[in-house]
Amino acid sequence: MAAGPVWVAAGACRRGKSDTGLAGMAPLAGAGAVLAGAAAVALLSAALVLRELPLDAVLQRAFSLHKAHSIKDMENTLQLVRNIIPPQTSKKHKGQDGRIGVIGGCQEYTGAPYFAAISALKVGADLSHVFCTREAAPVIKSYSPELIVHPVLDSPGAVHDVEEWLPRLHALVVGPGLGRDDTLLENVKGILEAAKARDIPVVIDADGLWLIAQHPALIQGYRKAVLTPNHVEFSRLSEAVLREPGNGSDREAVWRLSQALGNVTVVRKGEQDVLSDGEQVLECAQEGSSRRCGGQGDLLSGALGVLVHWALLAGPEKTNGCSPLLLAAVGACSLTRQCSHQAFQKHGRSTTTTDMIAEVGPAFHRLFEA
Ligand SMILES: NC(=O)C1=CN([C@@H]2O[C@H](COP(=O)(O)OP(=O)(O)OC[C@H]3O[C@@H](n4cnc5c(N)ncnc54)[C@H](O)[C@@H]3O)[C@@H](O)[C@H]2O)[C@@H](O)CC1
Ligand SMILES: Nc1ncnc2c1ncn2[C@@H]1O[C@H](COP(=O)(O)OP(=O)(O)OP(=O)(O)O)[C@@H](O)[C@H]1O
Ligand SMILES: [Mg+2]
Repeated sequence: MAAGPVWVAAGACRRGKSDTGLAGMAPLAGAGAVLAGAAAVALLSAALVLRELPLDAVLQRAFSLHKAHSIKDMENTLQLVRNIIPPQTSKKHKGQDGRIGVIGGCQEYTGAPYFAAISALKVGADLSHVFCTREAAPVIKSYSPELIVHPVLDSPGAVHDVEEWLPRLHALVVGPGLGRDDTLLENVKGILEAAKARDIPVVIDADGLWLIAQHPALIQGYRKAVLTPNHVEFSRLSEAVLREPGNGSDREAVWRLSQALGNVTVVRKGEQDVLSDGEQVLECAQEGSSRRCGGQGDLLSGALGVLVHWALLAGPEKTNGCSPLLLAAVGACSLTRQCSHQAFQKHGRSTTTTDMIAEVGPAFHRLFEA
């Protein structure tokens, strides 16, 4: 079995170690950035640390060093996520900042694909498509003219119909509101194969994860896949892949699942989000809210679709050697929790995901642009 996980401070993504044995990071530029970083630290808190040590030693060391390094690491995390955000210029054409496809939407669930698709647009994608069932399409279309909705997911030629669009898409978000109908799941299998054949990054969430739990080989070793399980979905995946219940709150469990899937990136959502690519383990403890309404994971998956595209586009010089998918996931997790935090401050117990989506712009600015 491979050596234990490398526990990486959220801001210390680079592989390799500084003299303290902690992964180092590119210093911030200038006082302004330090101030911004300090302000951002108030927003971002993440756990840290790491090097190649036995797990218990790493954990023990992490918490002893936590205070000393966390501020620096936080600043670096923020800077890394900022690095991957494409500048807005008059030189770009429509679509260049992202064309995202959401695969999901059925009779029971029409909100989830809407939440994911509109969140992608709100984060900064130029075009957002939803590929859903025929009967879900008019419902989702009625939610927003911003979305391009294709009523094809239950058609006889569903795979072909979606495949025709793949050359024009930068990333797929598979699963929000998909449901568990066998025919739909069979179609999604074909869509995933077609996406992999074109090296398109895929975020897999919700009932897409139900499919993966049945057929892990679908994404085995596909390092452009990110899974975003909640507590229940994590247990299902862990049971299916590792034959163990998978204590979702155990960071090693996330690392082990990622390893077992061939370094697919795993984001286990929860009180703290735990993220791993099978080599590094990151944690996002960005302050969110105590509101647990449905749809927040859909917001995360849509945001993640855009950030994955941007991170891959940015290249290693911008990501400082950190896994682009891990970095995108830190950004999406932080953003989702910040939206929840801001919306809860305004709406309290009555907060809905719609309220959170309204906060994407201000939260994004606060975290990544201020
Ligand atoms: N408005 C909508 O259209 C929504 C549709 N959704 C879709 O609904 C489908 C099923 O998603 P679910 O998340 O309900 O299904 P899951 O199978 O993931 O969860 C089943 C149930 O487990 C429970 N659960 C969740 N987190 C838990 C935790 N931390 N500890 C203990 N129990 C927990 C919840 O009651 C949940 O309904 C997905 O396709 C999803 O995208 C959801 O995203 C919510 C919003
Ligand atoms: N106990 C918690 N405290 C704070 N934030 C949490 C907690 N549990 C989950 N979150 C956050 O809520 C968001 C959604 O996580 P959740 O586990 O609800 O996903 P989900 O069940 O897939 O949501 P959805 O209803 O969209 O399917 C994530 O940003 C996650 O970090
Ligand atoms: Mg979900």
